[in-house]
Amino acid sequence: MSVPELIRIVSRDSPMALAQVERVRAELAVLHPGVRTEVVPVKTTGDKWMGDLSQVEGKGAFTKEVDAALLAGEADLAVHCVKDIPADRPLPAGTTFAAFLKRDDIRDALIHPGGLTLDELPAGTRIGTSSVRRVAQLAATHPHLECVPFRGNANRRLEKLAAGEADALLLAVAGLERIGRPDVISEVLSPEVMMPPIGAGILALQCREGDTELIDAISGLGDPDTYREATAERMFLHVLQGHCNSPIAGYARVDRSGELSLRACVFTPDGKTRLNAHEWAGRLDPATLGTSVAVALLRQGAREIIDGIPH
Ligand SMILES: NCc1[nH]cc(CCC(=O)O)c1CC(=O)O
Repeated sequence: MSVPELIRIVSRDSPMALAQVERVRAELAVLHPGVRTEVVPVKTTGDKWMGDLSQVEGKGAFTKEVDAALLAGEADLAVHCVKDIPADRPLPAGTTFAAFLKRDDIRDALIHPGGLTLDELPAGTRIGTSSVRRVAQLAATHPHLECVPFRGNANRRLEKLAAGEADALLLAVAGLERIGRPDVISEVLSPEVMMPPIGAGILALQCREGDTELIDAISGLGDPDTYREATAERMFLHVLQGHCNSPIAGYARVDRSGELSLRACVFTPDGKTRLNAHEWAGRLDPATLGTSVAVALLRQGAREIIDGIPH
């Protein structure tokens, strides 16, 4: 197999995103010793705009500029958190997923400077999060806690926490591990307590469709189980046509026997209504499982909940 002499890797320029690129470079070096790689850092709208993301085209806010660099030929390979890639629309024309890396931890973590757990936090504790998914679930299970809008990359949020702008944070375990800060975690929340977002913990490698030499060269970085989980989850979100303000959560899992399942929820923003669905693929392919779970939630009224939220 021929390998491109140089692979330019484009990504957001946050510390977490650049740490993700270093993981890709390290895995590429093992797969193809001697391959030359360069980093093309870009600042995205989501990195620049600290207001409500629904005012700047939602989740595409973390991917648009990265995709543009790929399509303009300024880079050859884009690294995205699948969680940040809009699923209510196809990938930008002319690009494709070349691989999904082995999935990291999908759970959220509580960061409390005093080391308290979620259940130990006193009434009125200010939780810094702008995630409608996190706010809706906390409203349902811990209504005595107060969510305060909080934006910025993980490092910036930790700085703002230290500056007293909130009393605690919710952040992804995967993100904290990538920036080398698992030390700040006071509790890892089980998916039963805090259902993760679609695509949690998954890194996607995206290329130009015609770049077959590169696609072949990096396909070996892909993890088959993560591909099945990502495919089921993204189809689920696509069928629901969720958006950045949709309180949607869920995760697919390939168990030890190779069986694929998908568990998902849709909440009202106040957390008072929660629709649930959990199905196994059996002989179905991952995309069909994702579709089936989305239809199960639509039958329970998910459309009215999602469409009732401005975006
Ligand atoms: N744009 C925020 C973002 N995108 C992906 C992750 C976490 C890592 C992942 O799920 O891959 C995070 C940080 C967070 O939610 O705490």
